[in-house]
Amino acid sequence: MTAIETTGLTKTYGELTAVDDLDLTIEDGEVFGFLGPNGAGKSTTINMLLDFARPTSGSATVLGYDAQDEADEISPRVGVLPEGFDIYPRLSGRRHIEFAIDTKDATNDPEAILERVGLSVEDAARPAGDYSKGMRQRLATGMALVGDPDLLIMDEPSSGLDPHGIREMQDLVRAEADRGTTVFFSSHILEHVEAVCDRIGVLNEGTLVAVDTIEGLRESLGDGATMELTLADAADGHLETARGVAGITAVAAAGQTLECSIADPAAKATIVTALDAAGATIQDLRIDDVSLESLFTTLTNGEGDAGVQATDDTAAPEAVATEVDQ
Ligand SMILES: Nc1ncnc2c1ncn2[C@@H]1O[C@H](COP(=O)(O)OP(=O)(O)OP(=O)(O)O)[C@@H](O)[C@H]1O
Repeated sequence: MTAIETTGLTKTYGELTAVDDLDLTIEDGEVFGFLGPNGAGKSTTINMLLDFARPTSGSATVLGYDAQDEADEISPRVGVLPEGFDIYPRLSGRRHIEFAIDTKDATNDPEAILERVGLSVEDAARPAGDYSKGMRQRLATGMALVGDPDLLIMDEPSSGLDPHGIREMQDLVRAEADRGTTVFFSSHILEHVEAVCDRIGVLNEGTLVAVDTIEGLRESLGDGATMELTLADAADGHLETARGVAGITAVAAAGQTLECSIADPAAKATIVTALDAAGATIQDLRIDDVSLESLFTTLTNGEGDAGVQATDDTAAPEAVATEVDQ
């Protein structure tokens, strides 16, 4: 079964096309990264999947149910971590989890959920209004996990988390995936997507510009890693050997240096073995992988720059779950 399938999904706001003719298929059990710069249409897409916003045209199914006509079947099976989640300041963290358990008619143990998201018993007893941004994010994640959803939709899940919290979040996503949960992970922070996702889709100005694995994207852009090998003797004597290695697309020799463009990651080891067998002595080697940032910038015509961040931003909350536009 496909976890999410959209067909020609489109949403316009007046003159603006927020999501344009989106065809996307996400298989059961995948961790799918939905990547795009600010304003690309990620939240709008999520809102349509959850029936918080109605498409202008096109359709979507979630867990096999029509996102508009069968939304009541979808909501108990989906856990949502909205961007800019609103807490109830006077309620304790634990009460939030209990509230989610009651609302979903679930049977989870609140302690177990709190432990999974790294909130201690003491913290869980405090009013959530006193929580740091990262703690609120953990709490929101805990609420999303209530009911052991088949699909977890996370909108900018690492927002507000410190590097340690981000690693924990990534571990949590992997643990959910190991349980068989499909994870739809929306982010404009590239490193976070790369670290956990099986495949990514890149959205730019409402249009899906690429869907692939990160490796696949690197290859399809024809711009894989480069490898620079420093040899003990003149490099041009080893040009032919290097050119004969499968997965190497171009080789240049300058002095003692061979510079190879690598399309297949396996070629990195093969060329070392091949040169060694041909009698070359390798003194040094350097590999430069194409950064995901440069891929993202290529795919989004440079607009990715605004969203390329090594750290989280503090964009104004958009309260996906509370936005109603039908
Ligand atoms: N309710 C609305 N009314 C009018 N325009 C909207 C509405 N919701 C979203 N938009 C516009 O649609 C476009 C896509 O917005 P969306 O929030 O889906 O982007 P996003 O990719 O989630 O961005 P971010 O990473 O900043 O959260 C933006 O230009 C936004 O201003």
